[in-house]
Amino acid sequence: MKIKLCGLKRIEDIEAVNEAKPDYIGFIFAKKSRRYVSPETAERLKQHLNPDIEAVGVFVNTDIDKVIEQAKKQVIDVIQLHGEEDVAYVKDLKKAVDVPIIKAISMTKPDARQQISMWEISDVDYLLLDSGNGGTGEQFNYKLLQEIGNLKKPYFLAGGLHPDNLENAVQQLQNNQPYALDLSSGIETNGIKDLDKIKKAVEAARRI
Ligand SMILES: O=C(O)c1ccccc1NCC(=O)[C@H](O)[C@H](O)COP(=O)(O)O
Repeated sequence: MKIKLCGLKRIEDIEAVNEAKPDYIGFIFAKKSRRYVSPETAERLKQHLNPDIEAVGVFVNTDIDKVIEQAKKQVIDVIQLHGEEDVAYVKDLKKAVDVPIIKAISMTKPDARQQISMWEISDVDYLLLDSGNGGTGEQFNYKLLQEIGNLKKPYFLAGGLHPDNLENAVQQLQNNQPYALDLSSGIETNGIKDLDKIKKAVEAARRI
């Protein structure tokens, strides 16, 4: 199974993923996050990233021109929208840049089912189903996802995943398999990305 490792900040994090070889890594461009990286830092980190690994830029209600700029400069290969961006915003992004777009949906909100139905028929390429605010290490209840069954778009499963619970998480979703697994807190120790956990996570995903 494919895997995305999110919230990389340091050159050591890039060296770790170059060794472990996940499919995607994520740069957080949300200033309120403790994992925030400036566009300049992201550009520098991207230069050291193995080109086989795709860099995802994570944005929360960001001015669309700033998102477009990062994509055009090829600092990022994929856009992840993690705020209250609407369908019109995505349409405008699609017109401006030819990169895949992931839309995050909070599965703990009362309108999660409606959000999935809405984004399933939108211009986004992937959904990312997460527990809440992003990067909090909390897993959500998979009951709704099991009830919905097959989604019309491939999705990233996120929220509270770590190397030792990936297999169990995917087993619970046999009627609706994720396209990729997304981890952040679960590959950290004391808030810093941890090479051993990164390697274990990639190995665990590859066994699924
Ligand atoms: O990671 C953050 O700090 C973050 C902040 C604001 C918006 C999104 C954020 N993360 C997005 C991700 O894709 C995380 O990997 C995902 O939420 C899973 O996080 P975790 O539960 O810690 O594994």
